[in-house]
Amino acid sequence: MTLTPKSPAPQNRAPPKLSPHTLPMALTMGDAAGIGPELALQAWKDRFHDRLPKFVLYADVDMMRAVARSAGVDGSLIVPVTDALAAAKVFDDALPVIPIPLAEPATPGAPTVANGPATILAIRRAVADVAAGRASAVVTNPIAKSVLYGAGFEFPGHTEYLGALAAEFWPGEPSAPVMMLASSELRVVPLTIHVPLKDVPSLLTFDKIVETARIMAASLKRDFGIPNPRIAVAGLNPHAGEDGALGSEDAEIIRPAVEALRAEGLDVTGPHAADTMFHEAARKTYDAALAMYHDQGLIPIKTLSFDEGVNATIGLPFVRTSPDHGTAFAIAGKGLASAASLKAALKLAGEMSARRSLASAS
Ligand SMILES: NC(=O)C1=CN([C@@H]2O[C@H](COP(=O)(O)OP(=O)(O)OC[C@H]3O[C@@H](n4cnc5c(N)ncnc54)[C@H](O)[C@@H]3O)[C@@H](O)[C@H]2O)C=CC1
Ligand SMILES: NCC(=O)COP(=O)(O)O
Repeated sequence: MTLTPKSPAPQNRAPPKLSPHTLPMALTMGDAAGIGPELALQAWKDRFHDRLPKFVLYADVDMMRAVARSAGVDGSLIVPVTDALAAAKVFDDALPVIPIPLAEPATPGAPTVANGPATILAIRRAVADVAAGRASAVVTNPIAKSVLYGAGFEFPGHTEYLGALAAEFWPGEPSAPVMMLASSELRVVPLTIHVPLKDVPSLLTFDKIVETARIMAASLKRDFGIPNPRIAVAGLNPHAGEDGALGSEDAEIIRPAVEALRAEGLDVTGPHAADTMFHEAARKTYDAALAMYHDQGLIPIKTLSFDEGVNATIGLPFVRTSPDHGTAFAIAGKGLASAASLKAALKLAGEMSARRSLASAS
């Protein structure tokens, strides 16, 4: 079963009344029992100090008022709005919320399957508003995958769900969602994402590597403003296979893909031994790394930049970013969670949107 509560696809994609620079970001609540709601409030509180772009939150209003009160913020500063466009006008004075009612009250740290559909609806509504020109980009708070699977969610995570929403709301436009983790230290793309490690070798193909590296190169130019991006591709096996002695995938799949990409004129190198490609000097030799599996790429960036890492979905017809961390149920509601990664996600979404709108205007 695919949980896609139906709201109509936008009928009218007339140009928005406000320029993309003044449209709010569409920020989802994530799992209501996780740290997303308190991070959204914290980001709003710090909006001027941290020069954050305006955003509208897709969340349960009563839940947000409870979160506000427990943080010592007047609940009346949580203001329901029916339209994301109206949100930009109230953002300076109050936190605008597009109401997404929960099925039951949320308890921090105790997620429920019953609230799964609201978590999913928040994502869908945010994407629909970007498609309708009412918001400039989607920024998501963390979801607990296992909770949503229990609610019938059929996608491994946001990345794949956003790909399906892109196909629905931008029919006919190219869409191939690719996960990129980005910080000032490192940008890295995991080729395979939420799959068991034992399945990784069979999922590595020449075509997947070539397609993913092309999407990376295009995004590094379009979204990050790097005219001639350099991409370093990791090997799969220790020492990138040690000339075949430690595995065949590096020589038989990854190297031919790198050679094909280079023949296209892209600045792609590899396969590199993964254990030595993330140290400081090595990182200076490329603009983004392509890792073969989730932890190969996410361990280095979360170790280097847990506080400011951002997860961006590239290859979509719209901008989406997210903090690099998860729901952190153990600390939810305790006032311990850092909003730094969410703030970085809001800022990066603003920069990516600005670059895209500049490129489409020229
Ligand atoms: N974009 C998304 O929706 C993501 C969702 N997840 C989900 O989150 C759930 C929990 O995953 P975990 O592996 O436990 O990762 P996690 O990131 O939620 O927690 C890992 C550790 O970091 C701490 N932590 C996380 N965010 C923090 C913050 N903002 N400030 C201070 N400390 C923080 C936690 O307390 C915990 O000790 C899983 O269900 C997973 O699917 C995980 C990563 C991304
Ligand atoms: N480990 C990264 C992660 O879980 C984020 O996935 P997604 O929900 O953004 O697809």
